[in-house]
Amino acid sequence: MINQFVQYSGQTLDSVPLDTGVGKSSIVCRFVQDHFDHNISPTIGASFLTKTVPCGNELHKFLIWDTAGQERFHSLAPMYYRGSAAAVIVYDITKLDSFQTLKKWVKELKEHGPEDIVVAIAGNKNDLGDIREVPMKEAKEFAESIAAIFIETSARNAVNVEELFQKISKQIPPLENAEVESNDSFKLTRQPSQTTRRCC
Ligand SMILES: Nc1nc2c(ncn2[C@@H]2O[C@H](COP(=O)(O)OP(=O)(O)OP(=O)(O)O)[C@@H](O)[C@H]2O)c(=O)[nH]1
Repeated sequence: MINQFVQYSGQTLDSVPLDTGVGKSSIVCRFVQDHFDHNISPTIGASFLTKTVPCGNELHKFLIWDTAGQERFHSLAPMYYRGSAAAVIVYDITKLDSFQTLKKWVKELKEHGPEDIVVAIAGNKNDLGDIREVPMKEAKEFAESIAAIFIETSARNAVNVEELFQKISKQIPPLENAEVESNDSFKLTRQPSQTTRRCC
């Protein structure tokens, strides 16, 4: 059995501070390839990656859109989250601004995203705890207030990245009508046309 998941990961909205570099692509790279690149380039448009992981007697297939954090790409975001089962919203624990931006994303998803979308909040760069600006307690309480998954991660040190996706897969029901023909196949219901691959 295969479950299909589409993840969306994003930052940056109009009228909020620009927040690229929180580590969205690094989290995806760590998850898909178990690799970390100190000199990773900013995402242009979006990247699409997949990973299938065993989960008990099942195989869970993640279809991941890694979207750009730069403001000029914000208008593309709905193309990705509208067809998604889950959204991973990443902030940088060393940047309070990025946590404020996250709240704007939550608002946008509630207003314009799929009704039943699973929201996961990832506080990345927790290897930099000595320069932390966002207390874990505050972020956790916010996540609880919106019934979101919460976890702190370090893409650099491979901390809690697998766990993040495991938590998500547990919350997404199987796609009963999925058009799955074999363990290697998958189908997206919505595929945005503007895609740029990088990393992984
Ligand atoms: N210390 C530390 N640095 C990280 C971590 N994750 C990412 N970085 C660094 O943060 C920078 C930005 O990482 P990206 O993964 O490109 O961030 P992004 O959110 O995808 O950025 P955009 O593509 O511009 O939206 C890079 O220099 C990474 O090496 C982490 O867990 N710890």
